[in-house]
This record gives sequence, C-alpha cells and structure tokens, in this order.
Amino acid sequence: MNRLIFLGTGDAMGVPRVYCDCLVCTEARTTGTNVRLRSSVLIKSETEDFMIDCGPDWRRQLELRSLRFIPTILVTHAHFDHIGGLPEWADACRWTGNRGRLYAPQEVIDTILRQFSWLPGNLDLIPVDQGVQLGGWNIRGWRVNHGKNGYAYAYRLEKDGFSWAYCSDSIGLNEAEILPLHNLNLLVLGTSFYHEEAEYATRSVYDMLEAQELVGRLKPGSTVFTHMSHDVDITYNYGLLEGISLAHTGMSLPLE
Ligand SMILES: Nc1ccn([C@@H]2O[C@H](COP(=O)(O)O)[C@@H](O)[C@H]2O)c(=O)n1
Repeated sequence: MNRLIFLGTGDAMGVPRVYCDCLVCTEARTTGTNVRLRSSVLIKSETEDFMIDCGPDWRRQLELRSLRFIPTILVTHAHFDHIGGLPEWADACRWTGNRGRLYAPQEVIDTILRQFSWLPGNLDLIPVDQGVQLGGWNIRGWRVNHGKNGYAYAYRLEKDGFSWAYCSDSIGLNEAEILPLHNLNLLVLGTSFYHEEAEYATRSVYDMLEAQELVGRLKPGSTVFTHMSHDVDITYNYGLLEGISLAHTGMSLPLE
C-alpha cells in the first residue's frame, strides 16, 4: 500500500521545451515517451495520500491519474516549477469547500506568501522545520545547495524500517548536506542533464555523472533520477551504475 508515484519528472521547463526542436523534444511531441511534466510525486499510504511539490502542471497531473483532489502537499522550495500550481490548488480547495494543508519550512512559506498572498484564504501553511508526520511517515527536511538558484530542501522519510529521500534540486552537496542521505532504501535524486557542459557557477542541479559518483558513495538500496531536462532520452541506455533507473510519468514503486 505504501507507494511512490511519479507525477512529473521534468526540469523547470518540462519536456518538450516550448522553443526547442531537438531530437528529444521532437520525440516528446510525436511518440511522447520523453514527455515530462514538472517534477512532483504522490505518496500513497494506508492513512493519507500526499504530494511533494505543486508545479505549474499540477492540474494536468491530477487529471492524468483521475484524481479530483489532494488535501496535503509538502513543498521543497519556492521556485516556480515547484509551486506554480499552488494558486490552482487553493482555488480547487475553495470550490470543493476543503482547506488544503501545505507543509514547508518556514522560510519557504514566507517566500510563497510574498508571491501568492491570498493562499491562506483556502490553505493552512504549516511549518515543518521541526519535522512532521504525514501518512505515517516521519519526515525531516534539510537545506541543500541549489547552486546558482540558492537553496532548496530535501526530505528524508522513514516508516517501519524503510527509509527514503526526495532530493530533486541540488548540486555539489557538502558533507553536512549529504549526511541525511546515508543508509537509504531508496534515493530519488534530481539530475537535469547527463553531462552538463555549462560553467559550474551557472548551474543548479546535479548532472547524471556527478550524481552517479554520489550514489557510488552512498550506496542506497536503489536510486531513481528525476528532474530531467530535454538533454535526457529515457529510451537510451546510459550505462549507469546498477540500481540506478530513470523516472517516468506514472512510475510506481513500493515504499516497503
Ligand atoms: N528565485 C527564483 C529563481 C528561479 N526560479 C525559477 O526556478 C526554476 C529554476 O530551475 P532549476 O532547473 O534550477 O531548478 C526556473 O523555473 C526559474 O524560473 C524561481 O522561481 N525563483
């Protein structure tokens, strides 16, 4: 019953990128294997389902799974591709007469409120700086380096001896930031490119080669890469370390 479902596996622009005619974007527009909505996941449990992040594809993501409502969303950071759907979620709360529960670190809540000041009309915004329990999961978040884009949060979730982490937006983590990623059954890690050529100072997310080094150190039970840009063709065999796979929309994994 405890399952992780990938609702979106794309980077900030999704795939296809609106301006782009590369092979991956073209494939996404035709056969569609590489179509990627903005990154978010659904966690299903016996007691309560919840999402992590609420990007601008939130509505489409619910429609694709025939979901009519989601009461609880945990947010990693206040960037557009992770919070762009919040006003729409709040409107859905309004029209269904529900109050949504948005969980995030206080500094993330503060940024969200600067952008979408009307959300408290329909959402409770609840700080998670001291940890939180959702769907029976003990959840702890911590700040991670997001390169040129500042900081995001990663979350470690533990229940009944199963530990996993969601770290969609990070790069060049220091030892303190890596510590909570030890001893995981599953690591979900964001990797925008296979090998990103851009100058390091301009980057914000691990590429697969760097991420693979980290995975080689941490040795989680298994690893799934998400937050992938149009650089990545998920039909291609990149020869990644055993235990690493690439996420795709609707991918469903047991969390036990
Ligand atoms: N202060 C900021 C900075 C950037 N954004 C948006 O976040 C996305 C960043 O993309 P990554 O691949 O680095 O995660 C992009 O959509 C920017 O427009 C923001 O919302 N606030």
